[in-house]
Amino acid sequence: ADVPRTITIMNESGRRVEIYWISPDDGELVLQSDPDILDGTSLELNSFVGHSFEVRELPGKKSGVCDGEGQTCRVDYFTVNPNNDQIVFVREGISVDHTDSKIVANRSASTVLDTCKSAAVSQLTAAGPHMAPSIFDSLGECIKRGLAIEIEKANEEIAFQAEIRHGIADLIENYTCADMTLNTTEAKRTEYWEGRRVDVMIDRPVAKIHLVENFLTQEECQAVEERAAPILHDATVADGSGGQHLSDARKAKQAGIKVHWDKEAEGDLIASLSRRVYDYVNHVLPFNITENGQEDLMSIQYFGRGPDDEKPDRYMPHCDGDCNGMDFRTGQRMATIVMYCDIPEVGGQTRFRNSNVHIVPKKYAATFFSYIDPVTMKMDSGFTQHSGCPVVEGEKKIVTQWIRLGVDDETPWSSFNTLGVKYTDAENQ
Ligand SMILES: O=C(O)CCC(=O)C(=O)O
Ligand SMILES: [Fe+2]
Repeated sequence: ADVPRTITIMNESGRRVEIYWISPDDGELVLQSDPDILDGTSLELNSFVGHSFEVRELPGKKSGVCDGEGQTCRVDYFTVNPNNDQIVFVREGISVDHTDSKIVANRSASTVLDTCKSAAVSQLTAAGPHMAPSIFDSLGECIKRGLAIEIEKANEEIAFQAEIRHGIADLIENYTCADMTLNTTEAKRTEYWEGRRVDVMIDRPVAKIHLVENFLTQEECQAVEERAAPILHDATVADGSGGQHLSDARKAKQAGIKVHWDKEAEGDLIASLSRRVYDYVNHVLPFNITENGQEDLMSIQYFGRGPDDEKPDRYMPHCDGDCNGMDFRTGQRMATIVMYCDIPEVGGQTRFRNSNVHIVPKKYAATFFSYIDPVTMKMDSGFTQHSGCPVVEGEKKIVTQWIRLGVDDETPWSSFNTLGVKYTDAENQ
């Protein structure tokens, strides 16, 4: 598939230039720059990895000719590579200098290395070879310090960008929830799991978001709803000291559904649904999760009371487990599956505002997300923060499974402190 890249073209040539895309089929040149790129200006080009371009000098307005040999117009070429932050400088003489994130990183590493190396060489010359061991030590220290400064600069920039992005996400939350023309985000990639279509929305080591079609059946939804009906109650929020209280952050009804594993063999609908949940988790994550010690399934139901309702049923932005970018703590949540049984007429989208992933619920589909890097065991830093948008019209009924790592029959989920674990169910403890 075509991998898109945006390329910045900076004209520093002292001449006016134009850019042509070179068609790989017949070499035909297709003009990309209109108007021409004046000296000292730039152009953003939306292209794809592997596409090639020609940079062409334009004749002077007054002279009517180019500056090349025999007044020919000089050209140079570049091809889009897979790296990020590609900048094509058009230098004097129409020679192209193509830089990207890798080249820039290499250059700053080389600068550090060169500085440290020349210091070491002059020390060695002054002090003589018997000092080599200690000079090597200080060379190592010098490189370490230099690279640490570069990494810190990059991290500071990332943190700054994240802060801005989170601010924007917060600001537009209500608009995006209210925008009924906003469709489900387009998938980065589509896969299949046991015959079901899986749209991969975000695929980072530490944060994954999948939309799985036909994850459960109408019969399974009905089985959950029947069990939920007599025990449905107001949802509560963990208060951080082991207690539960009502909160505007989460307005909905819920009921914990225990799975009768002893009936799995005879085809119990809820047990087979729950088994599918763990199968999917194990399909994505390398943890061999079992049902032992896990939280119950949770039926969550939102009721729409029309557009004039000032406190509609909703689930304000939150993370299901830790999302502070820190180390995973044993027994905590690290993945979630939200399964959609009943779809509201208006509202109720699942929104991952920091990832710009918007999901309009689809009957019997499921949103899977994980928030742990299985290699580093670090937690997500906010990409999987999500909300259930206000339900305005109709009913939204979902089944959620929060999945923990490090629980078993002896140390079930309830034996781990609920500090930082939001939105569980007091009735179930
Ligand atoms: O209602 C939704 O779409 C989101 C539900 C949710 O955040 C959860 O169950 O943890
Ligand atoms: Fe959640």
